[in-house]
Amino acid sequence: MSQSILKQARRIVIKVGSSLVTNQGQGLDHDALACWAAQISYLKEMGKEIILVSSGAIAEGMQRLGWKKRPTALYELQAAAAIGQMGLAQAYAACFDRYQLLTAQVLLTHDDLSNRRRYLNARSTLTTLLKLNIIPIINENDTVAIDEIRFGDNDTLAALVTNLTEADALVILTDQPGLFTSDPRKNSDAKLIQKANAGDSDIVAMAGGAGSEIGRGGMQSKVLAAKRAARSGAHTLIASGRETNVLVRLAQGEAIGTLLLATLPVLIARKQWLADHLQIRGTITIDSGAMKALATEGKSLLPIGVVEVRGDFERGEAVACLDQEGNEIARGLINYSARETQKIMRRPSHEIQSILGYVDESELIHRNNLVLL
Ligand SMILES: Nc1ncnc2c1ncn2[C@@H]1O[C@H](COP(=O)(O)OP(=O)(O)O)[C@@H](O)[C@H]1O
Ligand SMILES: N[C@@H](CCC(=O)OP(=O)(O)O)C(=O)O
Repeated sequence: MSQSILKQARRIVIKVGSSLVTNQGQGLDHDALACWAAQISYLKEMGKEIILVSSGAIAEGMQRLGWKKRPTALYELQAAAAIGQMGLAQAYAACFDRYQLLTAQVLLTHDDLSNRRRYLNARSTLTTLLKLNIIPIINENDTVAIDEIRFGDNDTLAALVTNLTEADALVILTDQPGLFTSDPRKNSDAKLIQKANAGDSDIVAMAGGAGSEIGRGGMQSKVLAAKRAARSGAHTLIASGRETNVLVRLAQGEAIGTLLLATLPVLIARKQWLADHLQIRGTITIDSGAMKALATEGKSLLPIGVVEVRGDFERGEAVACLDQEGNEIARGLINYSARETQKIMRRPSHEIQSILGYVDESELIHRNNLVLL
């Protein structure tokens, strides 16, 4: 079963770390980028949806500026990232163009994923890109990120994107063959862990910080990323990005690197994770048809089934869904504000455009964003 995880996964987040992308800190390793693009195009042909999280902006910026040493001042790192991100995006666009694949640049901060409204916006942008067969290439938005809103390492960012897009698997490519019993740079007896549960406390203890000047989080942030990814049901694979054809071989079912398994069943994990995030901002009362659609048919909530709206919520906030006797039957993240919901309730979704002048989503609450009580 464990070998087939990537084979079965439909939506995969792939993270390539600084130490790989940047050729020992000497600007971008264009050959490596070309190799991953070739492998990803193969995965796309297998019918998989791929989101790439790539580091490398700061190293490429330093190369363009002729800086030999990584600066320590945040504003200099930010300037280098702004310069380097241009090169990173261009390099990927050129590599994927060989396979007639379009790429999109998505830069995110912590704030974007902790704010409900922006969270939903990021989610719908990414899912739309995937529907359009585009490869989103994500990095931290270093230009605006200050200490409190930085991810700091892209492993954390990749895990949050895995949660956000409800991906089936997270693949972290790095400069080591996987997670070892201790840092192999410091201990030649260290052994590769082939499989563990993502939540195991033992593996956190084995993982150390970055062993090089270039990487940020080290194995510690990768193991924590696996734990985070598991919260929405995704398994994590940590492997070497230098291993020949690593992504293709993994997708064909070969066991390479370290597999960190999510132990809860996907649906339960996703709903629990969603429930953790909910802080109720209002209520909506739904009719018996909508009740049936939600409770017995597993469908999304449409505006036509809503009979009353209370509270002052914004798009992306959590609301409670009540039956007509006032019993709470579900909670979910709503796609329209209270004011908008007042206007579109009891109306079919195809009328949303003419009522509001725009359509964010045809569902009021998507079933993936809904927890039945
Ligand atoms: N238990 C461990 N197993 C493997 N690598 C480890 C371990 N503990 C620390 N490391 C270090 O983590 C490094 C990878 O992390 P990092 O440099 O941040 O890579 P990336 O840039 O790919 O995110 C390795 O080069 C290694 O020195
Ligand atoms: N956003 C930064 C990368 C952050 C970082 O170093 O992450 P990591 O690859 O996890 O060590 C950049 O593009 O340079």
